[in-house]
Amino acid sequence: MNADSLDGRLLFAIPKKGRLHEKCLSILSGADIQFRRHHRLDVCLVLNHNIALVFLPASDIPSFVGKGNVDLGITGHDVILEAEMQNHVTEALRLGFGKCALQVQVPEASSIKTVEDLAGKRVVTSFEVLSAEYFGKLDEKFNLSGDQKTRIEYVGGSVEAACALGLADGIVDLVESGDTMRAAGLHAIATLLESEAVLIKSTVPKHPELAPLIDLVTSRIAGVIAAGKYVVCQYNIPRDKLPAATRVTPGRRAPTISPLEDEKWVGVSSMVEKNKIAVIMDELVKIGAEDILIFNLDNCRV
Ligand SMILES: Nc1ncnc2c1ncn2[C@@H]1O[C@H](COP(=O)(O)OP(=O)(O)OP(=O)(O)O)[C@@H](O)[C@H]1O
Ligand SMILES: O=P(O)(O)OC[C@H]1O[C@H](OP(=O)(O)OP(=O)(O)O)[C@H](O)[C@@H]1O
Repeated sequence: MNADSLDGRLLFAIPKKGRLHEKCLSILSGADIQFRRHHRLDVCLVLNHNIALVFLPASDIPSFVGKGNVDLGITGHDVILEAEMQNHVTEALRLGFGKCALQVQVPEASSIKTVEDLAGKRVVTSFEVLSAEYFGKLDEKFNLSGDQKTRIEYVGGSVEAACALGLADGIVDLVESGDTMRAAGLHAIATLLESEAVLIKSTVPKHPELAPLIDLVTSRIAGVIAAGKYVVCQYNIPRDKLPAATRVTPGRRAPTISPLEDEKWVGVSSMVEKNKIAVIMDELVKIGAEDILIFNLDNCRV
């Protein structure tokens, strides 16, 4: 592929590895963005749209998009802030995966119990900008200057090993399940921010003519995300119980109510959030619903 073949194409950055990679591939597939990636090639043309995919480290995507080198990207909210690109990119969609928190952690056995105790000591992290900002404020609060200031040191990975190796008194790292933190004998004493994967576009687009294609991709991805978040709940309910039941399943706009041959009963169909479905079914049964069916969505536009 030469540079000419990218001319006029919307460039869409996708994390090339790590925690967000697989999910991004399933989103592309759900949005019918078709491509064949050749082994080890980080740029590939989309077969059915005027798009080229660029596979990049998640942490590089905010500045590529922010500077307008690529038009669209998926990355973590955390790395946008770390790259100081929040004023250069627009977070078009929250994607609901890659959820984690950036936390200050210290060894369980340490005498350091609060971030105030940690101020002025050694902190190791891959998030040196956010950590410097956070501890900078604490240093100021305690009037720590010169050598007394908290020392922030960057490492590219395996941050959780830093305390055991004697490199740090505390770390700032991402936590999801907490397994890594606990396995390293650490516990969290403060949260800097919560993060999830987001779809971003540049606030200074180099190709304004591609705006309609950006909107199309955004709307397709929104459909894929919504389809993963909702299920359709269908049930039969005696007419006199309908108001109570539809309070439980109000739907996004309103539930669909259909008459049944037995006119004392109606059928109800409604979108509900997947993670609430067990409780909703319990409540519907209590109210008197029968024949409750739950359908997964392959895709949707809502
Ligand atoms: N444990 C986790 N759970 C959920 N999301 C995470 C987790 N760790 C990281 N993320 C999200 O994924 C993004 C990329 O992190 P990841 O550690 O996969 O990056 P990477 O450095 O590109 O990959 P690798 O760690 O394989 O080198 C983070 O910026 C964050 O938004
Ligand atoms: O709370 P948990 O569910 O255990 O997840 C947290 C871990 O996930 C991330 O690292 P990752 O496994 O992506 O590898 P890395 O250390 O190479 O970045 C993060 O840096 C933590 O180490």
